[in-house]
Amino acid sequence: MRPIAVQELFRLWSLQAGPVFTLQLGAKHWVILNTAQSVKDLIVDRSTIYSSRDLPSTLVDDIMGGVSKGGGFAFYPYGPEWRHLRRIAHGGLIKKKINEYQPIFDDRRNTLLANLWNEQLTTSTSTARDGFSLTRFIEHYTMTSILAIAFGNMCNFDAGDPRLHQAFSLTERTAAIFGPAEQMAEFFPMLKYLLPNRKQEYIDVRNNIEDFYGGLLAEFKERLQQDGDGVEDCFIKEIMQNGELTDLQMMNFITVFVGAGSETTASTLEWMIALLANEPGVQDKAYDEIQTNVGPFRLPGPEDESSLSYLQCVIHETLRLRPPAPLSVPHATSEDDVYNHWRIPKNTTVMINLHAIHKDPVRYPNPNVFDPDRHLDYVQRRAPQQRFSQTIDDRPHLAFSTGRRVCVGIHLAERSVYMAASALLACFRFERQDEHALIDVDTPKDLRSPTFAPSPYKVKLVARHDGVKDLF
Ligand code: HEM
Repeated sequence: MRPIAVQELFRLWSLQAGPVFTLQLGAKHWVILNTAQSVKDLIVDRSTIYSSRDLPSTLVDDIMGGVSKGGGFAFYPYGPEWRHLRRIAHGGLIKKKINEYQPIFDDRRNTLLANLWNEQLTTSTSTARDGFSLTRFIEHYTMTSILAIAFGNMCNFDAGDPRLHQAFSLTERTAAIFGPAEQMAEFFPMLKYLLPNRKQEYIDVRNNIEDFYGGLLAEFKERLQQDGDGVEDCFIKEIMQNGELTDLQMMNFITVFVGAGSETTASTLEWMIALLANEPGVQDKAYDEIQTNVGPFRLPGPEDESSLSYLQCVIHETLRLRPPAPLSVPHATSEDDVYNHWRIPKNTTVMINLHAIHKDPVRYPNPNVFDPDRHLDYVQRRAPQQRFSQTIDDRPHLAFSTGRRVCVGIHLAERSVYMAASALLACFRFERQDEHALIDVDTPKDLRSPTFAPSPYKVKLVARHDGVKDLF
């Protein structure tokens, strides 16, 4: 039997047990929400009760410094510490700020294109013939964009720099802690004594966070002390000048900020290219739209987004079909509650099965088909009026979740994905290694991981026209 991801298992169970079901896992009580209606009823309409977290203490205390002293707010329960840190994150991620960051996206996007150009079109014939993996180039784009927003222009990493890859894998290793293996020990506390002791792995993650993010912060602080006015404006400068966070808080905060933003955005782009390489017709339609509305002599910018409806649909459809966090981040109840006659006690873990919601055939007919056109009505008619709405029926998908814990980086993520996607499609056609074999878009890189990235794949890049190299 083929192993399946836990979100798909939950979806299949929901078809038998009903849209909301509970799991009693040893000492832990889980409720799984598999429909948009139940998410609206609980996560949105009863958000004061359903917006907490109850995650393993390894993550909250050992790695993220503890609720009262640390800064890893994504994993903290609902309360004043979370609210304080979330407010600071929100301040750096509101729409107005994203426009201020635009020069960073322009620069990072050009570097991404130049790196791909060099890899495919000016290196060995075998690269041109066999194609190559985009992973390290896309990771470089997402990670260095966010690092530049946080630290200004001091973080100069080449694509493939092992330190960048290490920082990327830190996010995966941190996320794995709320994946199945660690949670089992939480379900059955006895197992903590019986299972192999993973303490060394956590100490290692903690040390790596201190080396990478702690090192960047120390370097930044030194620059600020030496020449405060000479250091360009950036998010960390603002936080330091406001003096609201301790060094420990800042280190955890930036780990969460960069980690949450880089891996999710990178896997969205990787899924998108894989899906488009499998659907050349969709890819050509997106390219034609760019040619018609932007032309061949410049790259699309944010001002073109509203005229690139089909591209917006491609991005929405990628996030619907392959949400990077298919079970969101587990919520928890902060009080006892009753829903449809069921008692849901305080400290129940509440899983939002975004994957199941995105596969609902009533909301999305033929849900397994990659069909960007299904979002056209939203993009052309509804979105302009509902730009800032986060409610469920106003959004084409729930990949960013909803309610009080909705992804705080949503505007940054949307801009980052749009900038890369529009540029990549304006410059290149992405072709499969073997035109007779589809890229595997069904098997994720790691079935056990709470994040959802594609298995490694290679594609060939073909320049769309002779003037491509002059665009970046
Ligand atoms: C395509 C890209 C992204 C996707 C799909 C995504 C998705 C999500 C999801 C599903 C959650 C959990 C929400 C919940 O608990 O219900 C979340 C939380 C979060 N995201 Fe994102 N995210 C993305 C990009 C970003 C970016 C760019 C940043 C910031 C730079 C970011 C920062 C965060 C933070 C800090 C949280 C925790 C919020 C909290 O607990 O209050 N994310 N995101």
